[in-house]
Amino acid sequence: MALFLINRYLGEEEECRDDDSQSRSKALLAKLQEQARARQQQKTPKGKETEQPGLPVQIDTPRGKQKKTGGEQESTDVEKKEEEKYNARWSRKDPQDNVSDGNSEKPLKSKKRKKAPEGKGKPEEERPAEDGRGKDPGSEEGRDSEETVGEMKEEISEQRETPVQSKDQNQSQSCFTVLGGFEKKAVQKVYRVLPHWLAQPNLIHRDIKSNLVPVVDVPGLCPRLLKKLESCGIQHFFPVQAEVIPAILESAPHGMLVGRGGYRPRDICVSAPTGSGKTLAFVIPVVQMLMKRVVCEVRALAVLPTKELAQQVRKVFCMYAEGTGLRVVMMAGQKSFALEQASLLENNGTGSRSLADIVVATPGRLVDHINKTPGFTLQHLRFLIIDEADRMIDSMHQAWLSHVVKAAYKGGRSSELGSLFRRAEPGPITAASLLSISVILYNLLLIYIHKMRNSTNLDLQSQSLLKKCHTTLLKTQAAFSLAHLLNEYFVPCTLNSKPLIILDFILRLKFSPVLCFTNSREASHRLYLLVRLFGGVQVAEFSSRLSPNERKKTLKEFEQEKIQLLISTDATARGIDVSGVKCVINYDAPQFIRTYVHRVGRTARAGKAGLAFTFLLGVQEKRFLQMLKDAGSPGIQKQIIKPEALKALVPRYEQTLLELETAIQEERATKHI
Ligand SMILES: Nc1ncnc2c1ncn2[C@@H]1O[C@H](COP(=O)(O)OP(=O)(O)OP(=O)(O)O)[C@@H](O)[C@H]1O
Repeated sequence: MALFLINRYLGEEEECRDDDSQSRSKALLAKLQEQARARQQQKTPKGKETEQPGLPVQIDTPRGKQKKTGGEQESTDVEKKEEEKYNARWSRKDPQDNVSDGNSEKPLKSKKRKKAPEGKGKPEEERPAEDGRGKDPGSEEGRDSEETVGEMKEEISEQRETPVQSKDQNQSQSCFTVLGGFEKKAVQKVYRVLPHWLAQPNLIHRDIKSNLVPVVDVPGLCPRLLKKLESCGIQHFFPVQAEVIPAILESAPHGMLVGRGGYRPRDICVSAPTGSGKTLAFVIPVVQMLMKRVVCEVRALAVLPTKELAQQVRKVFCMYAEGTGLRVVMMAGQKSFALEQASLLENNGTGSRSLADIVVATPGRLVDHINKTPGFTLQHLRFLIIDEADRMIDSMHQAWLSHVVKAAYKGGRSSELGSLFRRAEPGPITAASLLSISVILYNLLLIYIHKMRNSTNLDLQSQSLLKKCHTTLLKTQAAFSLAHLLNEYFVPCTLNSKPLIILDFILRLKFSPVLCFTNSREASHRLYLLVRLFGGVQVAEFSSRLSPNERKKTLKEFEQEKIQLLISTDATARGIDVSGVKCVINYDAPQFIRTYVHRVGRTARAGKAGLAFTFLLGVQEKRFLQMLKDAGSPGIQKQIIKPEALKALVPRYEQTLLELETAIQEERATKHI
């Protein structure tokens, strides 16, 4: 029978006295043997007895099914003898054992295991009762010992329940694997390492005016577009355009498939201040690279968060695509779904034909067309432009992106590309990947403001979209990407003085046109009614209360400076390009820095100067200023409006408040009719 050894921790004393360890082991073993024997004795009367008259009693013990002949008295005598022999053999007994006798399992469980080197164990001659060696195997004593050891093994393996030990139970002592040697180590700190393109972005200047680049100095532009730019009055490119346009055109001579050095062309991620000319930065190269296409297919897709923004971008695409044969189609829900479908595809009997080269879309409508317009495919897509990317990817609409990526990489008409050209998701260059020409999908991400001021803030979604090693990040060196010529002020005020201050700005200080932001459409409407009732100011509101057509008309009038004060919700804050906004007023303080940056970004655009005022109640001041400070704002100044300056407006204002209540009640009444 194979031997095994269980080394266990026997208390603190054991640790100190190494030479005592073996005797303790013996003592423990003896104790276990004794307990096993006692248990066996207890079990005996409960065993199944088959008593036949005239024959000796046969007792079936539950475990060992050990047969005993003779009466019970005989059996007790034999056991007594055994006990005497046993006591003689194990004369040294640990005093602790006497204590633990009554409850044999407790000490075992509470004792820790002792580490022992592999193969180390007691010499064989020191373990007389462990394996029953040296005894007659047929004798009662030998069998008893064997059984006792067997029981002990069972008991110990039950208590330990370690798979390694139960597996090794039958292995010889030399093969026994001693567990342990695991030292407690302090967990090492994990440092985040940014990919190179994120850690070392290409910096672009924030100051537009002093960093203009003559259009003719930008390499790679075709004469047709140079002419077009001239006719649109653009002689210089803004810094972001001077960087992005050549970066995209880089692969133009190689037909969009190969970038610099034979690598796949790089994705581009741009983080630049509001009004720095990002739209033109992608419109010009996309138009130039697609203008020589032969077959009309959807090759560029620009996705924007709102209809207004989509409309704005479509306008710029149309302007520069004019005369090239490229078709620009908008899918933003401004027309009915069927009309949009008709502008996207034409049925020519044998199948459908694309009518769009460049699609400008909002996410919701785009997904609808991917799923519900038969024949609409993004399989030929070369440019995916995500404007306002931080908002688009963060937003709840983010599922749209997976639809687009799926449609681009697994287009419905996949066979049409043929075996030579295929689209494979970017990955490592392998022999297999070089077998066919991969149709590249360029990702252009336009991300703004503070989100990128610390590159680590670029969210993972954006990072995974931009195929990390093939990306160029262009960002301004400024910590906080606000327009260079923007002057920021905060105005301490009370709830009552807020409308008076606005009226003062327009009527006395002659600020116009002014874009004023509130935090809700109800607040916008109330302020609009108040200013209208006060009189003397050309005022309009801009919120989801208006229909898309009304909003379009309002923006146009504002742009034409027919409106002095436009009161808006955050609907206009993002991306809307209204040239000539001199002043932005945050009537309600913005909750988030991102909102603030986009609101104030409606002024000081395209290298012009602008003013931004934020009205702050006493309780808001600390938090707001801290928010700007945390975001690394270059500095906001305090502008105090003296009560005397507002005094002249007060009587009319009080009268207006009364009129306002009546107007609101009338409005409510007409709503209910
Ligand atoms: N090279 C240029 N020369 C003169 N004006 C330009 C030039 N490029 C862009 N503009 C004008 O600058 C304004 C702002 O441009 P654009 O809307 O593209 O900025 P943006 O960076 O996209 O702003 P936002 O971040 O707010 O969306 C537009 O009115 C545009 O016509």
